Amino acid sequence: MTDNAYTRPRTSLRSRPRADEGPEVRIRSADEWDPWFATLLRAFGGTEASPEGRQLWHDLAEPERSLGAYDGTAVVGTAGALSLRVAVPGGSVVPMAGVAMVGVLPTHRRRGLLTALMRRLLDDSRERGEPLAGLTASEPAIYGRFGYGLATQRIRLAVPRHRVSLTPPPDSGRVRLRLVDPAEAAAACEQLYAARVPLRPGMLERQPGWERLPLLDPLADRNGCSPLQCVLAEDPGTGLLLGYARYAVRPEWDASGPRGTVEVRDVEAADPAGYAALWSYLMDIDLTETVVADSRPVDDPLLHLVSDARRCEARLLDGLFLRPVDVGAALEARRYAAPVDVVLDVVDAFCPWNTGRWRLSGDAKGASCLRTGDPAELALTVRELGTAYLGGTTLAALAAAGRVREVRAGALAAASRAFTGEVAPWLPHSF
Ligand SMILES: CC(=O)SCCNC(=O)CCNC(=O)[C@H](O)C(C)(C)COP(=O)(O)OP(=O)(O)OC[C@H]1O[C@@H](n2cnc3c(N)ncnc32)[C@H](O)[C@@H]1OP(=O)(O)O
Repeated sequence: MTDNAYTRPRTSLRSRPRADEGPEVRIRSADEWDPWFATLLRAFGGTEASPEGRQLWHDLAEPERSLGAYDGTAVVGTAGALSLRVAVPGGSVVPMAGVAMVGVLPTHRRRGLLTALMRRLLDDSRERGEPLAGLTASEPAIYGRFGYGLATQRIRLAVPRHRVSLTPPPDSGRVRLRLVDPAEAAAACEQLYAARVPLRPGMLERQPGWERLPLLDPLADRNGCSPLQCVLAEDPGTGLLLGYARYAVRPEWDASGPRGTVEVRDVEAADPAGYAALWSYLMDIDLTETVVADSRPVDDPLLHLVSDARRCEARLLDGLFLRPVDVGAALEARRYAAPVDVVLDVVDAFCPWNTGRWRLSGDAKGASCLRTGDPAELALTVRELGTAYLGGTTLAALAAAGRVREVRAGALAAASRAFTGEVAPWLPHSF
């Protein structure tokens, strides 16, 4: 990447990329939402957002973290950061700049505007003391250059329910299922979700207002589906909530009969019985043929409940792209599956304050990561650190691809073991 006024670390609060020409990148004012959002929609092809979706993103976008690239008075580029908190290995929940709403008008592409917006967002994130920045990508090829590595993956499932059976644990038969209004059950579902977050790296602690996201169900976006439905799994004795599933049904008929689809939005459960009971329910809805779930963890227990995982058409997709904004703080924020003591030689071309040697010492109880003059033991870029950070991809796998270099024999296996986790990291939804 070439070093120019767009990419150089920012020194003042306002940044005009070039004195002679080029749009100015600045924080949008609260009353500039309409043209700002219109530019974002246009960058994505120009289709309208539903009024409900528009209102939700208006409310979630943080004006002081929303940037515009202005050509005169016209907004030609957009990007925003959301103040999120992400679960990391060990169960802590760590501040993360959630980079979102990125778009540059077709008239202004490939002139470095995205680069200028990224520069500004990461400088700002550093000033705020956030250890991490993360995003979900329209196209994965865009963000590696800015130091983001693929930290979580998800699978999309399309289960032909008549050809796949479930073998639930015996106690799931006694779970009580109850259809409820999704809005009325939302508070109880959110409570269960909150308890799940620290258990799986990559999940986001719901910030105020974000509880509206899983309920968003505009008529304009239903595309032939029913309104969102919610089923609760409860303990029949105590009434305790064991889990919930939210889904919609898309009815379809042809000459041979009903061929509907169950479109699953989310399924969360506190125990295996509740989880199996919910999936048994979803796979037993009359007049449907297929159960589709767009985002499940790669180690979803469902894969071990079904009679034939091959028929579930699991497709591996990308989830959260992550980059340490501050390598030391990020590596200290998580815990390690095995004791580790390693000197990492890190290159970070976009955020050069991270470049250099770091000694990481840690275990399941805590970690320190400090600058050192000691000789390097593993060499990698910040992108590989982002990829391995949540434990979804091993350092050994990255080394096999030539992306991590072992400088001291033995360092790779030990560090790789320490970085892995018991559960696959997963980001349930994009943002
Ligand atoms: C987190 C999110 O919100 S994801 C959503 C991203 N937005 C979209 O996909 C909407 C449609 N696309 C766009 O608006 C624009 O094309 C953007 C935002 C992707 C890129 O904006 P630009 O201002 O053209 O990017 P910029 O000129 O800074 O390019 C920086 C580098 O990224 C590369 N790049 C830009 N877009 C892409 C792409 N889609 N795929 C691969 N590389 C890309 C450029 O070639 C350039 O490479 P270089 O540094 O080697 O020269």
